[in-house]
Amino acid sequence: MTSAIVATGISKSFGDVEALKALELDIPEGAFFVLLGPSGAGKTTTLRVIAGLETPDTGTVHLTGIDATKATPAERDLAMVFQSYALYPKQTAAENIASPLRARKLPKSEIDAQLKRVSELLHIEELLNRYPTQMSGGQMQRVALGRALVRDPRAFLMDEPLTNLDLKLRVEMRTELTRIHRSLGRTFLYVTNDQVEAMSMADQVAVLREGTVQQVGSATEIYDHPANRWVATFVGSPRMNLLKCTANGRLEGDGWTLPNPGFGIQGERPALFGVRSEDLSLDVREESASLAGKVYAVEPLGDRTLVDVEIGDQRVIIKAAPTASFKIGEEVRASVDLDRVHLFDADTESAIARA
Ligand SMILES: Nc1ncnc2c1ncn2[C@@H]1O[C@H](COP(=O)(O)OP(=O)(O)OP(=O)(O)O)[C@@H](O)[C@H]1O
Repeated sequence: MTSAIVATGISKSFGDVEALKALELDIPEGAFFVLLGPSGAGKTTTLRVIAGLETPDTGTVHLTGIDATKATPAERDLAMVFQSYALYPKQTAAENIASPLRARKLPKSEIDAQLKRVSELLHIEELLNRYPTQMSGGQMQRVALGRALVRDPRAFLMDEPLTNLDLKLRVEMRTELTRIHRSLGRTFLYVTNDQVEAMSMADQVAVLREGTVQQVGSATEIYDHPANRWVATFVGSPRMNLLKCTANGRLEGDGWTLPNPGFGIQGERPALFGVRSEDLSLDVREESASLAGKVYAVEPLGDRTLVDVEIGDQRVIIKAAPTASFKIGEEVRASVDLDRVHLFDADTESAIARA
């Protein structure tokens, strides 16, 4: 498959701050590719380097196979959408959207045709004559997107474009964006620190931490097979449970023992046992592998109840049915779905593969 964007060995420092450290990215043509990471991970810097707004200290950027490291932003032919809408206040939605086309001095018929295409795509036909002050945040956001979409660039770079919206609009816009991506067939590089947003829209996610890529994969791959402890606990809510253990033929922790479900261990080594709260169950069937503990806290959340259970000197969170009723201090057993558990090396924190 052709790559739309390849970043190789990108480093970038601002004074003492190393924002990017030998960053590597390979974004396939036509992908909805999400850069996910916490605040300060280097997401915006990565976009700016790719867009040509920032010069990397080392490394190269290739766009559809061509070295663009020294190209100007205009030569790169990428459209950027920012978190702030940055609409011209004295222009209507239609004028805002058409501004890149007017700048290129396209004939009016062409501008009208583009405007029609984009406003249909974004469902904003009825907003075209309104000024920014007459629109909601979500409407302005769509107009700002429209202004990027009329350009038909090589790829779209989007930096947290939904951050200012309320939850309902965000959810709506996620659906819209995936629909638009599909209908345009263009490469989207999308930055967010919101894992739900990343998971719901991306074909591929790159998880970024302190200027380096930790893992690249589909949302499911990253959720089900996190490459290391950091990714495992960054992705997923509640966080993945981690219990210290000694691993060999069995996994032994403080007050618990489970069979080793096939992790490749030579000899005996300290490790971290990881299990997501939905892969533990308080409906224990007799023969299943289980952990014994004591209820520490119960948090009913409407659609589910989170039960916090003390196991030895550590705690785990277990997802239970909304109707579940447990008393604090109650002795419980949690069965473990051994097909879905994880093991991380205690020193390197990398995931240990199954043999
Ligand atoms: N122009 C700059 N001058 C100095 N430091 C900067 C500059 N731009 C970014 N940084 C620093 O580089 C690091 C990465 O910043 P960046 O904005 O890329 O992170 P981010 O992942 O986009 O974060 P956020 O989600 O908060 O926007 C941060 O420590 C930031 O403070």
